[in-house]
Amino acid sequence: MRLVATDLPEVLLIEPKVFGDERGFFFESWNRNTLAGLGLELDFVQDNHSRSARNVLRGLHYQIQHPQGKLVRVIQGEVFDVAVDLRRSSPTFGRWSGFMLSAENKRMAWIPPGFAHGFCVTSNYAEFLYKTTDYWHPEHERSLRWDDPQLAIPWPLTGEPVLAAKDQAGQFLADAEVYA
Ligand SMILES: Cc1cn([C@H]2C[C@H](O)[C@@H](COP(=O)(O)OP(=O)(O)O[C@H]3O[C@H](C)C(=O)[C@H](O)[C@H]3O)O2)c(=O)[nH]c1=O
Repeated sequence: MRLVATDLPEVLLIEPKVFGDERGFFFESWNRNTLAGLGLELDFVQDNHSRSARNVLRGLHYQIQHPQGKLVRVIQGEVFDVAVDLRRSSPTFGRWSGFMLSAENKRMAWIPPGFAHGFCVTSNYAEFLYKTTDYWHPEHERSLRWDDPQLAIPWPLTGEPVLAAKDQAGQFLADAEVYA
């Protein structure tokens, strides 16, 4: 596994070592010791799996209590994945980083607690897997507006985004509850 920096110091891309042969490929998508050896001591309590069609945009989500760290990857299709720093004390507060994750590039992203997370689908369909460091607490879930002009995220959509009601009613950063 190799770490790749993003525009936000704590948000990291992880490139697994892929073993290919005449049968196909194999790679370890998570190994606690390997990542700890790279400085990422991670323990997860939940595994999630979602499937979305093109232009579906899920996010930008975070839990104001029980913030979740997320190790995310795509096993079918492609997404533009985004993390937004919501830690008011951080020098990168309010900044975002975006990257393409796909079944083809096999890249994973580590998004620490303290960040909002979302993605839009840039293939016909995408299957999205992610591990979280804390449990889902719907009562603490918040949604940051995907189209907040203060963030100005250039989502690579080919049409209107397909959004859940909660994401149509997301909060602007200026009004959102954020972390200390
Ligand atoms: C997140 C979650 C949801 N659910 C149930 C609740 C709903 O009945 C259904 C769909 O949930 P939701 O619309 O919140 O799913 P997403 O919009 O994909 O939410 C996720 O989207 C972005 C990308 C994230 O990073 C978060 O992990 C998460 O908020 O699954 C559960 O049972 N457990 C869970 O952990």
